Amino acid sequence: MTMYAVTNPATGNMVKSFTQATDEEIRQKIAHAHQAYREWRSSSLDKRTKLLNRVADLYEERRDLLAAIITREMGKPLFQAGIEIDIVTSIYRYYANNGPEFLADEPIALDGPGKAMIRKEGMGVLLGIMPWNFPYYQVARFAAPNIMNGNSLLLKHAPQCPESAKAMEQIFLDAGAAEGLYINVYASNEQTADIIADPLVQGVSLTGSERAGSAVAEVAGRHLKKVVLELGGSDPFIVLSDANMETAVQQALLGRFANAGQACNAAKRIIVESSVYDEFLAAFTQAVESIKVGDPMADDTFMGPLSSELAVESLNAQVRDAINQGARVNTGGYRIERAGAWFMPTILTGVTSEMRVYREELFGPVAIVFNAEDENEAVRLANDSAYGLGAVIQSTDINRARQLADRLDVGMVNINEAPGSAPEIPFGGIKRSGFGRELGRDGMEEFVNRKVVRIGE
Ligand SMILES: O=CCCCC(=O)O
Repeated sequence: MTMYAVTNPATGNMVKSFTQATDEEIRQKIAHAHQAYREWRSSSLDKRTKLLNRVADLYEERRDLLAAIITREMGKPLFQAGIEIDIVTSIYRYYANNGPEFLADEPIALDGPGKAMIRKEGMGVLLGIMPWNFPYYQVARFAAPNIMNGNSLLLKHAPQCPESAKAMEQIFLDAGAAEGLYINVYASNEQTADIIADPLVQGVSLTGSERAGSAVAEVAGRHLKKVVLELGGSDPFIVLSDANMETAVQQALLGRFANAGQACNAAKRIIVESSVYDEFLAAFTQAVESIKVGDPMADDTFMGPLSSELAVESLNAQVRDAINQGARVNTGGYRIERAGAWFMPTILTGVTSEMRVYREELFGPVAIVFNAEDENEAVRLANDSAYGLGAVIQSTDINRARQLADRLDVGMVNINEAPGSAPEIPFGGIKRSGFGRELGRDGMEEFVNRKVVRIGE
Protein backbone atom coordinates (compact mmCIF):
# COMPACT_ATOMS: atom_id res chain seq x y z
CA MET A 1 0.00 0.00 0.00
CA THR A 2 1.21 3.51 -0.84
CA MET A 3 0.72 5.49 2.31
CA TYR A 4 2.23 8.84 1.36
CA ALA A 5 0.64 10.05 -1.84
CA VAL A 6 -0.86 13.13 -3.42
CA THR A 7 -4.37 12.42 -4.68
CA ASN A 8 -5.98 15.54 -6.08
CA PRO A 9 -9.42 15.67 -4.42
CA ALA A 10 -10.75 17.87 -7.22
CA THR A 11 -10.37 14.98 -9.67
CA GLY A 12 -9.78 11.86 -7.58
CA ASN A 13 -6.54 11.18 -9.50
CA MET A 14 -3.36 10.12 -7.76
CA VAL A 15 -0.63 12.51 -8.86
CA LYS A 16 2.49 11.28 -7.06
CA SER A 17 3.48 8.78 -4.43
CA PHE A 18 6.34 8.86 -1.95
CA THR A 19 8.28 6.08 -0.28
CA GLN A 20 7.77 5.41 3.39
CA ALA A 21 10.92 5.52 5.54
CA THR A 22 12.45 2.26 6.70
CA ASP A 23 12.96 1.60 10.43
CA GLU A 24 16.69 2.03 9.96
CA GLU A 25 16.23 5.39 8.21
CA ILE A 26 14.05 6.54 11.07
CA ARG A 27 16.68 5.54 13.64
CA GLN A 28 19.23 7.59 11.70
CA LYS A 29 16.90 10.58 11.50
CA ILE A 30 16.39 10.53 15.26
CA ALA A 31 20.15 10.35 15.80
CA HIS A 32 20.70 13.29 13.41
CA ALA A 33 18.03 15.31 15.12
CA HIS A 34 19.65 14.63 18.49
CA GLN A 35 23.05 15.66 17.18
CA ALA A 36 21.56 18.87 15.78
CA TYR A 37 19.91 19.60 19.14
CA ARG A 38 23.23 19.22 20.98
CA GLU A 39 24.62 22.06 18.89
CA TRP A 40 21.51 24.19 18.50
CA ARG A 41 20.71 24.33 22.23
CA SER A 42 23.72 26.59 22.81
CA SER A 43 23.32 28.69 19.66
CA SER A 44 22.92 32.44 20.16
CA LEU A 45 19.43 33.92 20.15
CA ASP A 46 20.56 36.17 17.34
CA LYS A 47 21.34 33.13 15.21
CA ARG A 48 17.89 31.66 15.94
CA THR A 49 16.21 34.95 15.02
CA LYS A 50 18.14 35.09 11.75
CA LEU A 51 17.17 31.54 10.85
CA LEU A 52 13.45 32.12 11.51
CA ASN A 53 13.47 35.37 9.56
CA ARG A 54 15.15 33.62 6.64
CA VAL A 55 12.52 30.86 6.79
CA ALA A 56 9.84 33.58 6.65
CA ASP A 57 11.59 35.18 3.63
CA LEU A 58 11.54 31.87 1.79
CA TYR A 59 7.82 31.35 2.47
CA GLU A 60 7.26 34.80 0.96
CA GLU A 61 9.45 34.08 -2.06
CA ARG A 62 7.88 30.67 -2.72
CA ARG A 63 4.30 31.70 -1.95
CA ASP A 64 2.76 30.74 -5.32
CA LEU A 65 4.57 27.45 -5.59
CA LEU A 66 3.71 26.46 -2.03
CA ALA A 67 0.07 27.48 -2.47
CA ALA A 68 -0.31 25.31 -5.59
CA ILE A 69 1.11 22.30 -3.73
CA ILE A 70 -1.58 22.31 -1.04
CA THR A 71 -4.38 23.11 -3.44
CA ARG A 72 -3.41 19.89 -5.22
CA GLU A 73 -2.93 17.92 -2.02
CA MET A 74 -6.10 18.80 -0.14
CA GLY A 75 -8.28 20.99 -2.38
CA LYS A 76 -7.99 24.36 -0.62
CA PRO A 77 -8.82 27.17 -3.06
CA LEU A 78 -5.63 28.80 -4.28
CA PHE A 79 -6.37 32.23 -2.80
CA GLN A 80 -7.03 30.68 0.63
CA ALA A 81 -3.77 28.74 0.30
CA GLY A 82 -1.99 32.05 -0.30
CA ILE A 83 -3.59 33.50 2.85
CA GLU A 84 -2.40 30.46 4.81
CA ILE A 85 1.16 31.12 3.66
CA ASP A 86 0.92 34.78 4.70
CA ILE A 87 -0.12 33.67 8.20
CA VAL A 88 2.77 31.21 8.31
CA THR A 89 5.20 33.97 7.37
CA SER A 90 3.84 36.13 10.19
CA ILE A 91 4.23 33.27 12.71
CA TYR A 92 7.91 32.76 11.84
CA ARG A 93 8.50 36.53 12.06
CA TYR A 94 6.60 36.78 15.36
CA TYR A 95 8.84 34.22 17.06
CA ALA A 96 11.96 35.62 15.39
CA ASN A 97 11.17 39.04 16.85
CA ASN A 98 9.66 38.13 20.22
CA GLY A 99 11.36 34.83 21.01
CA PRO A 100 14.49 36.37 22.59
CA GLU A 101 12.37 38.35 25.04
CA PHE A 102 10.31 35.26 25.94
CA LEU A 103 13.54 33.37 26.61
CA ALA A 104 15.05 36.01 28.90
CA ASP A 105 16.00 34.86 32.41
CA GLU A 106 13.30 35.34 35.05
CA PRO A 107 14.73 36.41 38.41
CA ILE A 108 13.01 34.93 41.48
CA ALA A 109 12.52 37.16 44.52
CA LEU A 110 13.96 35.21 47.46
CA ASP A 111 12.92 35.49 51.09
CA GLY A 112 16.46 34.63 52.20
CA PRO A 113 19.96 35.47 50.99
CA GLY A 114 21.40 34.58 47.59
CA LYS A 115 19.99 34.79 44.10
CA ALA A 116 17.80 32.56 41.97
CA MET A 117 16.46 32.66 38.46
CA ILE A 118 14.73 30.61 35.83
CA ARG A 119 16.72 30.07 32.66
CA LYS A 120 14.94 28.71 29.62
CA GLU A 121 16.51 26.01 27.51
CA GLY A 122 15.48 23.59 24.82
CA MET A 123 14.44 20.10 25.90
CA GLY A 124 15.74 18.04 23.00
CA VAL A 125 14.24 16.31 19.97
CA LEU A 126 10.49 16.84 19.58
CA LEU A 127 8.07 15.04 17.30
CA GLY A 128 5.31 17.00 15.54
CA ILE A 129 2.37 15.07 14.11
CA MET A 130 0.39 17.38 11.89
CA PRO A 131 -2.85 17.25 9.87
CA TRP A 132 -3.75 18.03 6.29
CA ASN A 133 -6.29 20.83 6.80
CA PHE A 134 -3.74 23.67 7.06
CA PRO A 135 -0.59 21.87 5.92
CA TYR A 136 1.85 24.75 6.46
CA TYR A 137 0.14 26.68 9.25
CA GLN A 138 -0.23 23.72 11.61
CA VAL A 139 3.48 22.96 11.25
CA ALA A 140 4.50 26.61 11.74
CA ARG A 141 2.66 26.78 15.09
CA PHE A 142 4.87 23.96 16.32
CA ALA A 143 8.11 24.62 14.47
CA ALA A 144 8.64 28.36 14.94
CA PRO A 145 8.44 28.52 18.78
CA ASN A 146 10.34 25.30 19.24
CA ILE A 147 13.23 26.13 16.94
CA MET A 148 13.47 29.42 18.86
CA ASN A 149 13.48 27.43 22.11
CA GLY A 150 16.57 25.50 21.01
CA ASN A 151 14.83 22.20 20.26
CA SER A 152 15.25 20.11 17.12
CA LEU A 153 12.26 18.70 15.27
CA LEU A 154 11.02 15.59 13.52
CA LEU A 155 7.91 16.18 11.47
CA LYS A 156 5.44 13.44 10.66
CA HIS A 157 2.89 15.01 8.37
CA ALA A 158 -0.45 13.61 7.17
CA PRO A 159 -0.03 10.88 4.54
CA GLN A 160 -1.82 13.07 1.99
CA CYS A 161 0.64 15.96 2.42
CA PRO A 162 4.01 14.48 1.41
CA GLU A 163 4.83 17.24 -1.03
CA SER A 164 4.17 20.16 1.30
CA ALA A 165 6.04 18.24 4.02
CA LYS A 166 9.08 17.97 1.76
CA ALA A 167 8.83 21.63 0.70
CA MET A 168 8.88 22.72 4.36
CA GLU A 169 11.97 20.65 5.12
CA GLN A 170 13.65 22.17 2.06
CA ILE A 171 12.85 25.68 3.27
CA PHE A 172 14.68 25.02 6.55
CA LEU A 173 17.68 23.60 4.70
CA ASP A 174 17.76 26.49 2.22
CA ALA A 175 17.45 28.95 5.10
CA GLY A 176 20.71 27.56 6.48
CA ALA A 177 19.45 25.29 9.25
CA ALA A 178 21.97 22.65 10.27
CA GLU A 179 21.26 19.22 8.84
CA GLY A 180 19.02 17.47 11.37
CA LEU A 181 17.45 20.55 12.94
CA TYR A 182 14.17 20.04 11.07
CA ILE A 183 13.61 16.60 9.58
CA ASN A 184 10.63 15.39 7.61
CA VAL A 185 9.76 11.74 8.16
CA TYR A 186 7.30 9.63 6.15
CA ALA A 187 6.41 7.22 8.94
CA SER A 188 3.57 4.76 9.50
CA ASN A 189 1.51 4.90 12.72
CA GLU A 190 3.55 2.01 14.16
CA GLN A 191 6.82 3.76 13.34
CA THR A 192 5.43 6.94 14.87
CA ALA A 193 4.80 5.08 18.12
CA ASP A 194 8.42 3.87 18.03
CA ILE A 195 9.64 7.44 17.53
CA ILE A 196 7.68 8.61 20.58
CA ALA A 197 9.13 5.74 22.60
CA ASP A 198 12.73 6.48 21.57
CA PRO A 199 14.74 7.74 24.58
CA LEU A 200 16.21 10.57 22.48
CA VAL A 201 12.75 12.05 21.84
CA GLN A 202 11.53 14.34 24.64
CA GLY A 203 8.04 15.37 23.62
CA VAL A 204 5.29 15.21 21.04
CA SER A 205 2.82 17.75 19.74
CA LEU A 206 -0.18 16.53 17.79
CA THR A 207 -2.90 18.38 15.96
CA GLY A 208 -5.53 15.99 14.71
CA SER A 209 -8.47 13.81 15.59
CA GLU A 210 -9.50 12.57 19.02
CA ARG A 211 -8.63 9.06 17.91
CA ALA A 212 -5.09 10.06 16.96
CA GLY A 213 -4.81 12.18 20.11
CA SER A 214 -5.67 9.38 22.47
CA ALA A 215 -3.42 6.89 20.61
CA VAL A 216 -0.47 9.29 20.81
CA ALA A 217 -1.14 10.31 24.41
CA GLU A 218 -1.30 6.64 25.40
CA VAL A 219 2.13 5.86 23.95
CA ALA A 220 3.58 9.12 25.27
CA GLY A 221 2.17 8.41 28.74
CA ARG A 222 3.68 4.94 28.78
CA HIS A 223 7.08 6.43 27.95
CA LEU A 224 6.70 9.54 30.15
CA LYS A 225 6.89 12.03 27.32
CA LYS A 226 5.29 15.45 27.46
CA VAL A 227 2.38 15.90 25.05
CA VAL A 228 0.46 18.83 23.59
CA LEU A 229 -2.83 17.92 21.93
CA GLU A 230 -4.87 20.17 19.70
CA LEU A 231 -7.87 18.05 18.76
CA GLY A 232 -11.34 18.48 17.42
CA GLY A 233 -14.04 20.98 18.14
CA SER A 234 -17.73 21.60 17.63
CA ASP A 235 -17.61 25.29 18.30
CA PRO A 236 -20.78 27.22 19.07
CA PHE A 237 -21.46 30.48 17.25
CA ILE A 238 -24.04 32.34 19.33
CA VAL A 239 -26.18 35.05 17.76
CA LEU A 240 -27.88 37.13 20.46
CA SER A 241 -31.03 39.14 19.85
CA ASP A 242 -29.08 42.41 19.70
CA ALA A 243 -26.48 41.18 17.17
CA ASN A 244 -25.67 43.14 14.06
CA MET A 245 -27.32 40.76 11.62
CA GLU A 246 -25.16 41.57 8.63
CA THR A 247 -21.94 40.99 10.59
CA ALA A 248 -23.33 37.83 12.18
CA VAL A 249 -24.27 36.33 8.80
CA GLN A 250 -21.01 37.27 7.14
CA GLN A 251 -18.88 35.91 10.00
CA ALA A 252 -20.93 32.73 10.32
CA LEU A 253 -20.43 32.14 6.61
CA LEU A 254 -16.67 32.61 6.86
CA GLY A 255 -16.43 30.77 10.15
CA ARG A 256 -18.27 27.72 8.85
CA PHE A 257 -17.41 27.50 5.15
CA ALA A 258 -13.83 28.78 4.75
CA ASN A 259 -11.50 25.86 3.99
CA ALA A 260 -14.68 23.90 3.12
CA GLY A 261 -15.51 23.79 6.82
CA GLN A 262 -12.46 21.68 7.58
CA ALA A 263 -11.12 23.47 10.64
CA CYS A 264 -11.06 22.40 14.26
CA ASN A 265 -12.36 25.82 15.32
CA ALA A 266 -14.99 26.26 12.60
CA ALA A 267 -18.40 27.59 13.65
CA LYS A 268 -20.06 24.20 13.55
CA ARG A 269 -23.12 24.88 15.71
CA ILE A 270 -24.87 28.18 15.12
CA ILE A 271 -27.16 28.98 18.05
CA VAL A 272 -29.57 31.85 17.48
CA GLU A 273 -31.83 33.55 20.02
CA SER A 274 -35.44 32.92 19.11
CA SER A 275 -36.43 36.54 18.49
CA VAL A 276 -33.98 36.84 15.56
CA TYR A 277 -33.90 33.19 14.45
CA ASP A 278 -36.11 33.56 11.34
CA GLU A 279 -34.32 36.70 10.20
CA PHE A 280 -30.89 35.13 10.67
CA LEU A 281 -31.80 31.83 9.02
CA ALA A 282 -33.26 33.51 5.93
CA ALA A 283 -30.21 35.74 5.44
CA PHE A 284 -27.74 32.96 6.23
CA THR A 285 -29.43 30.55 3.81
CA GLN A 286 -29.26 33.15 1.06
CA ALA A 287 -25.55 33.73 1.79
CA VAL A 288 -24.76 29.99 1.81
CA GLU A 289 -26.58 29.52 -1.49
CA SER A 290 -24.35 32.18 -3.04
CA ILE A 291 -21.11 30.30 -2.21
CA LYS A 292 -19.14 29.69 -5.38
CA VAL A 293 -18.15 26.02 -5.43
CA GLY A 294 -15.72 24.95 -8.14
CA ASP A 295 -12.18 24.43 -9.37
CA PRO A 296 -9.90 25.27 -6.42
CA MET A 297 -7.30 26.66 -8.85
CA ALA A 298 -9.76 29.31 -10.13
CA ASP A 299 -9.53 32.81 -8.64
CA ASP A 300 -13.23 33.25 -7.93
CA THR A 301 -13.78 29.90 -6.16
CA PHE A 302 -14.70 30.18 -2.50
CA MET A 303 -15.11 26.45 -1.88
CA GLY A 304 -13.33 23.57 -3.57
CA PRO A 305 -13.68 19.86 -2.88
CA LEU A 306 -13.26 18.26 0.52
CA SER A 307 -9.82 16.87 1.24
CA SER A 308 -10.45 13.25 0.19
CA GLU A 309 -12.95 10.58 -0.71
CA LEU A 310 -12.91 9.38 2.88
CA ALA A 311 -13.74 12.86 4.17
CA VAL A 312 -16.74 13.20 1.87
CA GLU A 313 -18.01 9.71 2.72
CA SER A 314 -17.83 10.34 6.47
CA LEU A 315 -19.58 13.69 6.20
CA ASN A 316 -22.27 12.27 3.95
CA ALA A 317 -22.94 9.44 6.44
CA GLN A 318 -23.39 11.95 9.28
CA VAL A 319 -25.76 14.09 7.22
CA ARG A 320 -27.78 11.06 6.03
CA ASP A 321 -28.16 9.91 9.64
CA ALA A 322 -29.54 13.32 10.63
CA ILE A 323 -31.95 13.45 7.68
CA ASN A 324 -33.19 9.92 8.35
CA GLN A 325 -33.98 10.95 11.90
CA GLY A 326 -35.95 14.03 10.88
CA ALA A 327 -33.47 16.89 10.49
CA ARG A 328 -34.53 19.51 7.93
CA VAL A 329 -32.24 20.44 5.05
CA ASN A 330 -32.50 24.18 4.47
CA THR A 331 -30.04 24.06 1.62
CA GLY A 332 -27.59 21.53 0.15
CA GLY A 333 -27.49 18.20 1.97
CA TYR A 334 -25.93 16.06 -0.73
CA ARG A 335 -22.73 14.91 -2.32
CA ILE A 336 -22.10 16.55 -5.69
CA GLU A 337 -21.98 13.79 -8.28
CA ARG A 338 -18.76 14.32 -10.17
CA ALA A 339 -15.27 12.85 -9.96
CA GLY A 340 -13.51 13.96 -6.78
CA ALA A 341 -14.64 14.69 -3.25
CA TRP A 342 -17.40 17.29 -3.54
CA PHE A 343 -20.18 18.20 -1.12
CA MET A 344 -22.77 20.97 -1.33
CA PRO A 345 -22.65 23.75 1.28
CA THR A 346 -25.39 22.66 3.66
CA ILE A 347 -27.58 23.99 6.45
CA LEU A 348 -29.42 21.61 8.79
CA THR A 349 -32.11 22.66 11.26
CA GLY A 350 -34.34 20.65 13.59
CA VAL A 351 -31.32 18.72 14.86
CA THR A 352 -31.96 16.73 18.05
CA SER A 353 -29.64 15.07 20.55
CA GLU A 354 -30.27 11.55 19.14
CA MET A 355 -28.58 12.45 15.86
CA ARG A 356 -24.88 11.87 15.28
CA VAL A 357 -24.42 15.45 14.08
CA TYR A 358 -25.49 16.76 17.49
CA ARG A 359 -22.54 15.15 19.27
CA GLU A 360 -19.93 14.54 16.59
CA GLU A 361 -17.59 16.97 14.92
CA LEU A 362 -18.71 17.81 11.37
CA PHE A 363 -15.48 18.27 9.41
CA GLY A 364 -16.93 19.76 6.26
CA PRO A 365 -19.29 22.39 4.84
CA VAL A 366 -22.35 21.67 6.99
CA ALA A 367 -23.79 24.23 9.41
CA ILE A 368 -26.32 23.28 12.06
CA VAL A 369 -28.58 26.13 13.13
CA PHE A 370 -30.35 25.89 16.50
CA ASN A 371 -33.25 28.02 17.73
CA ALA A 372 -32.58 28.92 21.38
CA GLU A 373 -35.44 30.28 23.47
CA ASP A 374 -33.16 32.74 25.28
CA GLU A 375 -29.60 33.35 26.43
CA ASN A 376 -29.72 30.58 29.07
CA GLU A 377 -30.87 28.06 26.51
CA ALA A 378 -28.07 29.24 24.18
CA VAL A 379 -25.48 28.61 26.92
CA ARG A 380 -26.98 25.21 27.70
CA LEU A 381 -26.79 24.15 24.03
CA ALA A 382 -23.29 25.61 23.62
CA ASN A 383 -21.93 23.68 26.60
CA ASP A 384 -23.73 20.44 25.72
CA SER A 385 -20.70 19.10 23.88
CA ALA A 386 -17.77 16.89 24.70
CA TYR A 387 -15.55 19.46 22.99
CA GLY A 388 -14.35 22.78 24.36
CA LEU A 389 -12.21 24.51 21.77
CA GLY A 390 -13.61 27.93 20.85
CA ALA A 391 -16.81 29.94 20.61
CA VAL A 392 -18.08 33.07 18.93
CA ILE A 393 -20.63 35.49 20.41
CA GLN A 394 -22.41 38.05 18.25
CA SER A 395 -23.90 40.97 20.18
CA THR A 396 -23.77 44.76 20.06
CA ASP A 397 -23.82 44.79 23.88
CA ILE A 398 -20.20 44.02 24.76
CA ASN A 399 -20.87 43.73 28.52
CA ARG A 400 -23.58 41.19 27.87
CA ALA A 401 -21.30 39.25 25.52
CA ARG A 402 -18.44 39.28 28.02
CA GLN A 403 -20.67 37.96 30.79
CA LEU A 404 -21.89 35.23 28.49
CA ALA A 405 -18.29 34.39 27.55
CA ASP A 406 -17.63 33.60 31.23
CA ARG A 407 -20.30 30.89 31.13
CA LEU A 408 -18.90 29.00 28.14
CA ASP A 409 -16.80 25.86 28.69
CA VAL A 410 -14.17 26.57 26.02
CA GLY A 411 -10.55 27.63 25.64
CA MET A 412 -11.17 30.68 23.41
CA VAL A 413 -14.03 33.13 22.82
CA ASN A 414 -14.28 35.64 19.97
CA ILE A 415 -16.80 38.45 20.33
CA ASN A 416 -18.06 39.88 17.04
CA GLU A 417 -15.24 38.17 15.16
CA ALA A 418 -15.14 35.10 12.99
CA PRO A 419 -13.09 32.24 14.45
CA GLY A 420 -9.44 32.60 13.57
CA SER A 421 -5.99 32.95 14.95
CA ALA A 422 -3.07 35.35 15.17
CA PRO A 423 0.58 34.66 15.99
CA GLU A 424 0.41 36.52 19.32
CA ILE A 425 -2.84 34.94 20.59
CA PRO A 426 -2.66 31.56 22.35
CA PHE A 427 -4.73 28.84 20.72
CA GLY A 428 -6.13 25.71 22.38
CA GLY A 429 -9.03 24.12 24.15
CA ILE A 430 -10.35 22.14 27.10
CA LYS A 431 -12.41 18.94 27.49
CA ARG A 432 -12.01 16.59 24.49
CA SER A 433 -10.47 19.37 22.40
CA GLY A 434 -7.12 18.64 24.01
CA PHE A 435 -4.64 20.39 26.24
CA GLY A 436 -1.72 22.75 26.00
CA ARG A 437 -1.51 25.92 23.93
CA GLU A 438 0.07 26.93 20.66
CA LEU A 439 0.98 30.43 19.46
CA GLY A 440 1.71 33.51 21.56
CA ARG A 441 4.03 33.38 24.53
CA ASP A 442 2.19 30.31 25.84
CA GLY A 443 3.16 28.43 22.69
CA MET A 444 6.83 28.87 23.56
CA GLU A 445 6.41 27.60 27.07
CA GLU A 446 5.20 24.08 26.29
CA PHE A 447 8.52 22.49 25.36
CA VAL A 448 11.08 24.48 27.27
CA ASN A 449 13.20 23.45 30.22
CA ARG A 450 12.55 26.12 32.86
CA LYS A 451 15.80 25.46 34.62
CA VAL A 452 16.20 26.94 38.09
CA VAL A 453 19.65 28.29 38.87
CA ARG A 454 20.21 29.19 42.51
CA ILE A 455 23.32 30.95 43.75
CA GLY A 456 24.14 30.91 47.44
CA GLU A 457 25.66 33.95 49.11
O1 LIG B 1 -7.88 22.87 12.66
C1 LIG B 1 -7.56 23.94 13.24
C2 LIG B 1 -7.26 25.06 12.41
C3 LIG B 1 -7.19 26.38 13.09
C4 LIG B 1 -7.34 27.45 12.08
C5 LIG B 1 -7.23 28.80 12.71
O2 LIG B 1 -6.30 29.03 13.45
O3 LIG B 1 -8.10 29.63 12.49
